[in-house]
Amino acid sequence: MTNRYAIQIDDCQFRYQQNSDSVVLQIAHWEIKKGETVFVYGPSGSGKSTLLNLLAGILLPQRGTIKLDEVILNQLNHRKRDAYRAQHIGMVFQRFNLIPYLTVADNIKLASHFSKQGIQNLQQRTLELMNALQLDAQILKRPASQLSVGQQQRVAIVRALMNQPELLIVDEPTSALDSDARDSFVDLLLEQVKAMQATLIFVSHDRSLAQHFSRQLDIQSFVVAGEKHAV
Ligand SMILES: Nc1ncnc2c1ncn2[C@@H]1O[C@H](COP(=O)(O)OP(=O)(O)OP(=O)(O)O)[C@@H](O)[C@H]1O
Repeated sequence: MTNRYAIQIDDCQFRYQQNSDSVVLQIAHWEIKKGETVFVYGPSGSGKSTLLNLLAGILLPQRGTIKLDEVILNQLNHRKRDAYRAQHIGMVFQRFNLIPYLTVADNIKLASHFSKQGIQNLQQRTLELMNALQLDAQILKRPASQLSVGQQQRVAIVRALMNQPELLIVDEPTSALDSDARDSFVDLLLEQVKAMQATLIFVSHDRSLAQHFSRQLDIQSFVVAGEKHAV
């Protein structure tokens, strides 16, 4: 029987320095079903990006398990974790998603470069996704640095979706957009996630976006009682 969960975290503890007393995240149990869309919120410095990096296998917990579908990510070696990430996870960060001097087309091609099989029908898929995210195909030839912030963020989503990831991790991509642009960005993103039956973990400070998602997570429920973070 296939696993119905995209994410299962158990007894997990993370601190940045091995010997430090300061536990950033403590997660007794958290599970997310496949196809859920999760809105993660919490004050600055409360551990949202840390959670995303743990889910991507970029950071490793000192204790516990982070299981994605059938795989315990933190028990894979470095090379296997990198390969797993390239093949199963799409990521969009707050900034620095695109290489500014490369064209949009070349930035998107990078996704296939990191994938094991390469992407079949690269060109067709690029155009379909660009169309779905309301990007004009004309911009494919332009360097990424010449796009608006909103266009760059949508290109970053196109690139993250190229490999048809089961899990999409998105960190505060809308902060530079006005509220109408934010809503339409999130709508377009959610349409694509649904079409691919992917699971989405989306971090934002903007609580007004939360209504679009199937589930919300207050990251402070993962913060050890008594730990204080700057707001
Ligand atoms: N590389 C690091 N080394 C040591 N401590 C770190 C490191 N990165 C983050 N921290 C600390 O871990 C805590 C959680 O940081 P994190 O970046 O996950 O917060 P966040 O909720 O994503 O914040 P923001 O909303 O401002 O992006 C903070 O106290 C931060 O200072």
